Amino acid sequence: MPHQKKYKKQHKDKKSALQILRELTTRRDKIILLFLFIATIILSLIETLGISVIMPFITFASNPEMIFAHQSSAWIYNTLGFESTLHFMYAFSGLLLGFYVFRALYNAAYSYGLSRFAFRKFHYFAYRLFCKSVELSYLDFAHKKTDKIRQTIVAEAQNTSFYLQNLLQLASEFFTICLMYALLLMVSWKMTLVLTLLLGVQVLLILKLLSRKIKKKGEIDVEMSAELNELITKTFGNFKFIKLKGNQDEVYHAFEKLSHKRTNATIITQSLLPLPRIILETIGFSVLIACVAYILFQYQDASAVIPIISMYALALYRILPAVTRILNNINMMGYLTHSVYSVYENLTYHTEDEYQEPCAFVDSIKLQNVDFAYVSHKPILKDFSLEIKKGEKIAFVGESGAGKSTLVDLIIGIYKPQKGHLLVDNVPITNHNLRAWRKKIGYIPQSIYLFDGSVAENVAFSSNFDEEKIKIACQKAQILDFLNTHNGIYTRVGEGGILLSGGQKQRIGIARAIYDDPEILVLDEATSALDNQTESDIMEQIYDVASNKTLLIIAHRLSTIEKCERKIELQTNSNGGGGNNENLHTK
Ligand SMILES: Nc1ncnc2c1ncn2[C@@H]1O[C@H](COP(=O)(O)OP(=O)(O)OP(=O)(O)O)[C@@H](O)[C@H]1O
Repeated sequence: MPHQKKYKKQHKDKKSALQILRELTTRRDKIILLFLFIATIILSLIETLGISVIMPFITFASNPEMIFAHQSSAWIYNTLGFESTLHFMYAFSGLLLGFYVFRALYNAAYSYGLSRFAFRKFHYFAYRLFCKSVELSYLDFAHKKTDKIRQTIVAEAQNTSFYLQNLLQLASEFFTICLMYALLLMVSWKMTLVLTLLLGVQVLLILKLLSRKIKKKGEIDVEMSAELNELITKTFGNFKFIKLKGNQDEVYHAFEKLSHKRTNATIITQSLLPLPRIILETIGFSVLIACVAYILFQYQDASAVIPIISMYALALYRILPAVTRILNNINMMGYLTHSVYSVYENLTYHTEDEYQEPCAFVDSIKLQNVDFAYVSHKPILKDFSLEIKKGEKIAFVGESGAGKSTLVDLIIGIYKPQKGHLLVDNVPITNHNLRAWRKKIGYIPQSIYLFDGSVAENVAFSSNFDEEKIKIACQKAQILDFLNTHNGIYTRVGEGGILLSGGQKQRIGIARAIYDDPEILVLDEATSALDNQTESDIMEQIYDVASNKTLLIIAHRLSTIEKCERKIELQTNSNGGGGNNENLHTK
């Protein structure tokens, strides 16, 4: 959230939600919006016509002579040469039926068009947000909350499309009001002026008093939803721990507090949303009644002004709901503004493009005078150089926090040197060949995240896999025998690998890393969860698998790395970070 606030401080003054939407919509979207707007105008006309033709129909049906009393109906009667008023009424009925069928079809098509546009935009925003999140550098990703990312992709992208929907509805209502106003102005401009003043003052007051509050509640809603998501992830991620600690009450309380705050915001918004209608109707009709009462009191006879007043009552009856809906749209848009900013902020977050240029590795990997720090005044590596020959087996050792993982992450292209270079066969690794470089690496981390699916899907990290290759990888990782006592490579692992032991999970992680037969194998404390015997068996296999590969191992247990040709020791410096050239020991 602080990030969000910072963004708003920096950008809110510069760009309105509408300007942001203009940027987020493509040229094609704008053309569709124009068509939808025209369709909206036609809809307003059809709706107005739909209401106004009922009156003459009933009048003519109850009193056919009225057909001749009206100039237009008399003209139609004569021009089309009807033989009797009954024939005229048959034709009128048929026409009216046809019109109402057309109206229904138009309405259905219109709402399909509107939904299609809004939800296609939702799909587009969600998809782009998802891609953008995957494009984040690991450093940026590590500083973001995944629950917030999830909420933006799922909920805020949808809110942004709702914002667009509200905008279109607002345009439609605005047009309806314009039609009504044109009619009223033709009847009496003085009365229309009075009505406009009355309505205008009320609308301004409502917007000033209510809209700001609703907007604020929208912000609370988004904020609380993100925090609730975070709490749910935290709780279920630490399920065992919470049971053991017995602090369920604390979790219940935290949930209750957040949910309560969100619910309160929703209750207030939902109660405030219909308020403009109630206020407008009450004041509008009170003024009308007061006018009639005043005229009666003043002149004892209101018959002269009654027709005009009735006309205004009818107009109020039609205009007020439209004004109310406009106010609702404006308030709803205020409520959703926060999401528009959030979507924009995430979509325009700087990420670097990566390309598919190839990368050859036949000779060596070099780190050349590299600097790297997470926090500027605490360097992890300073002027650091290292050369790794192809096929070398290297161990990285040192105290916890010395920077072993950071160093390996720099070598495998997860982080970029802030100064200096990563060279492969003396060719610098840049955004152009980074992808090809990373593809050469099989990585086994400290903790393996398994998703709820089969072992095969987890090993291949996809639902398209080569069964034979999976079996070979599982065999090499010494997990195949265990799997064969269950459902083979189709054994389910459960969410996060909950159905497996720590050691079994780790072995699936190893199988995953060697599945694509990578040129470089990286183990970051990969066997720390295994018992000594299994670890030694697996390491035996790994050295075997890696006999023609480059092997980089981070390990605390010396037995794990005894077969490495080189050991690089990183020492913690006074800044908390590790190795520079002075305290780097190659043994
Ligand atoms: N994303 C990050 N942002 C900020 N600081 C970080 C980040 N990742 C690691 N650090 C810090 O950098 C230092 C080096 O961390 P690193 O994980 O490289 O150490 P390590 O030697 O691999 O430790 P261990 O053996 O415990 O895994 C630590 O002080 C750590 O707190």
